[in-house]
Amino acid sequence: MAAIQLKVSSNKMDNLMNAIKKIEEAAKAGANIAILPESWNTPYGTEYFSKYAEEIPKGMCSNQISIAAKENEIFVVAGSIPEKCGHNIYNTTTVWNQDGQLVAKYRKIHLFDIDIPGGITFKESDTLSPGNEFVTFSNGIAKFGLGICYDVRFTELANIYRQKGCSVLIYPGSFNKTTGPLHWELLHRARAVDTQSFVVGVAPAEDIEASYVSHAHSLIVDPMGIVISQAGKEEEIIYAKLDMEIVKATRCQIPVFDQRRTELYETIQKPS
Ligand SMILES: O=C(O)CCC(=O)C(=O)O
Repeated sequence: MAAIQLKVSSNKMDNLMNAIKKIEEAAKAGANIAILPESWNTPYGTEYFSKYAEEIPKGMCSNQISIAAKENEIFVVAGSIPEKCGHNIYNTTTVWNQDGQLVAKYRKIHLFDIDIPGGITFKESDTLSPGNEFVTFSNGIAKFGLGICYDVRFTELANIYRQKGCSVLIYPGSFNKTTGPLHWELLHRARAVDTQSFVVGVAPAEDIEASYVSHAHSLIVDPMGIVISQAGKEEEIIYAKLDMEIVKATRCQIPVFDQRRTELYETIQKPS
């Protein structure tokens, strides 16, 4: 697996060409699946989303990524781009198989609306609409669950994917300089330990000139919570071989999923 920490500029065509070049590089290095970051065709920011939005799969980015997947015979999880659909814009991930077919489309469920005075204020819901569906896909080796960035904070979503039989959770994301240093690695490791799955976070490279500066540090975490591969701040591809036996062994050795006392949780949650 290759996680592509892409350098994102304000030029959509440059971003697309760069993504295609990196997908080719990942395939040549032997990866069977390549993952792009959140917001890879546009700088991240509510002021950009509508300008860079495209219909899926009609738009140029979908078209070109589909060709890249097919030509390089590689699964591509195409990070996220703003998706235009009627009057709405979504933050959307697409997944393309080795034949260039669209096999999954996930719209970010939990929009990034936070306000940390002196830190960061962001309101995706000013311009984006939330998705309402959990989305999984399989590549013949494992089942994958999809989320985007802020979604990684919600343990419910990750647990639902575990329940659905996923062994790998993928979160294209772009944390910032306030929450990134504190929470980026912690949250991905937490979801890995919660669900006993591989967890992958893929971010744009740091660009200190951008209006929103990505924390970067894309990472791949194993089901025990060990960070098995991590990028720095620059553009970089990180690789890891995901051994599904580790998922099996972790779930067998620490069988928390079977030990849940759901009858108690349900009783406690019920209003009296
Ligand atoms: O949760 C965070 O701190 C950052 C989330 C974010 O940047 C996003 O959802 O795009």
